[in-house]
Amino acid sequence: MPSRVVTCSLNSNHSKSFALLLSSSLQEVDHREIILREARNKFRVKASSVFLSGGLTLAAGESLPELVSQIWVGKGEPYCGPVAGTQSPASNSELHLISGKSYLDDKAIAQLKTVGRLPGVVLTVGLPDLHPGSRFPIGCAIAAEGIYPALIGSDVGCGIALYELSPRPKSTLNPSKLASALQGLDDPWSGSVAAWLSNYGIARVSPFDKTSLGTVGAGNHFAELCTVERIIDDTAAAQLGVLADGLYLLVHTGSRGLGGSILATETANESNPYIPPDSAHFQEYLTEHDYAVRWAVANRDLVAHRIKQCIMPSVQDVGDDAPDTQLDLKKITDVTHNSVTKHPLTVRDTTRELWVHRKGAAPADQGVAPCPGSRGSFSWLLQPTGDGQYNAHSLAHGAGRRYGRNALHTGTKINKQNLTQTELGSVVVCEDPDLLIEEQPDAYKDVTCVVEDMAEQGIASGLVVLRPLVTYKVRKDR
Ligand SMILES: Nc1nc2c(ncn2[C@@H]2O[C@H](COP(=O)(O)O)[C@@H](O)[C@H]2O)c(=O)[nH]1
Ligand SMILES: [Mn+2]
Repeated sequence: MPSRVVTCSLNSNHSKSFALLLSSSLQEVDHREIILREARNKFRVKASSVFLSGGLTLAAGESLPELVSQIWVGKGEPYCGPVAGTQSPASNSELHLISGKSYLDDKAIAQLKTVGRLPGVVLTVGLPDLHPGSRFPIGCAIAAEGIYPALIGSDVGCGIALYELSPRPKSTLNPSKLASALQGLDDPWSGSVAAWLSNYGIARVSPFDKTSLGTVGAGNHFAELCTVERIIDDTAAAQLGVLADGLYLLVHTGSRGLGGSILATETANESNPYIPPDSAHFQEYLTEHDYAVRWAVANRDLVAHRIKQCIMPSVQDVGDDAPDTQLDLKKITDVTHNSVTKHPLTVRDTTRELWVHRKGAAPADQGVAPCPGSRGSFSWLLQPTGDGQYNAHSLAHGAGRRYGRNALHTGTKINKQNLTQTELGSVVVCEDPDLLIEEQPDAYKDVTCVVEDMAEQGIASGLVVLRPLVTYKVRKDR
C-alpha cells in the first residue's frame, strides 16, 4: 500500500522541519509514537506533543487523520502554529512516493510537494532516485492538465540508449586500450548533420547542429562500454537481443543547447509559466518539445556511431561500409527521461488524459528501460510491470544523486588515479578535474536499492545487469 508524506515542524521554531514518510501498514497505526520518535531523532529535542493545525493535539494511540499533511511537534509548551484557516491552501494533488530502501532527501520531497500545489497539477510521483534539483526535484513524474515547460528542465529529450557494439568480440576486451581509442569525440562531427538529422524527420536547422550533434556533452552525461554481468530473465534478454558475451554501449545525453534555448524562450517573461491545454501556444510548444526530443535521439545515435568508428578496429568487427549518414549499429532500446507526454490516469476515482512531465524519469510504457547506477557500479535493464497508474507510467531513470556537486569538493587532496579507475576495474575518461570529483561513484545512491524498491512496489523488474568497462565523459577541460 502507498505511504504518505507529512511535513513535521518544530512548534517553537517553524524554520526547522522535515518530511516524514508514514507507512500505511496496519502494524504502524500509533502515528503519535512514530512522529515523536522521528522528531526526537531529527530535532534532537524531548518531543512530547503533536499538534494539528489550529492547536488540536494528537492523543496517544491515535492515527493521523487522512487529509492532514502538516503537523507541529512540541516539548510541552503551548501550540505556536498557525491559527486555523490561515495556512496556505492545501494541495489538491496526490503525492505518491515510491521508496523503501533508497535514501530520499527531505528537500526533494519538499520540492515535490511544492510542485503538487501548482494549479492544474493532479498527481506527483517521487521515484526512488528522487533528489533535489536547483528549483524542481529530479527523479519524478508530474501529471497535470496542461504543461509547465520548466518542470521538464533545460535538457529536453535527455535520455539513455543501449546499443550492441559486438555480439561476440573477437579480441580480449582491454579497458585501457578501448579508452585510448576514444578520441575526437568532443570535436564537432565532420559528416553531414543535415543528412543525419533527416533520418529523424528533422529538416530544420539550429545553431547546435554543427557544433554539438554527436557529442556527449560532459556534465552528468556519459557514454559507457559495458559487458553483461548477469542475465536475470533469459527469455526476455534473448528477445531483446542481449547476449551474455556481447559488448554493449550505453549513451546518456540529450539535446545539448537546443532544449535550453527552447526553455529560455518559454521562460523569458516568467520563471515557471503554465500552458493550459486550450491555449493557442500549446501546440506551438509541443512542436518545439518534440523537435528537441527527436534531436536528442539523433544525438545519442550519432555518439554511438562515432564510438563504434573509434573502437571497431580494437574488436576486429570491421567490414561494414554503410554510408556515414545513418546509424550502422543495432539499437536495443532508447528511452527519453526529460519530456512531457499524454497518458490516461485515474486519480481520486476520476480518469482523464493528463500531461505527464518527466524530469529524470523513464517512461514505463515503452518497453525495456536502462537504469544506470554510476561509472563505478552496475547498471540495469528494467522491464516495466503493473498498470502504470500509481507511478504515472514512469520509472526511476538511474540511481539518482545522493550528494550535491558542491558537497563533493571537500578540499582534501584527491588522488586522480583513484577516480579514473573504478572498483569494478573499469576506466574513466574524464579530463575535467572538477567533473571527475563531482561524478564520482559515491555521489550516487545505490542503484540496487532503487531497482529493489521498484520491484517491491510492482512497477518494474530487473532483466539484465551490465558491468562498466570504459566510461567516457570528456577529453577537453571545461
Ligand atoms: N553507468 C553510469 N551511470 C551513471 C554515470 N553517471 C551518472 N550515472 C547515472 O545516470 C543517471 C542519469 O541521471 P541524470 O539526472 O543526470 O539524467 C544518474 O542518476 C546516475 O544514476 C556513469 O558515468 N555511468
Ligand atoms: Mn539525463
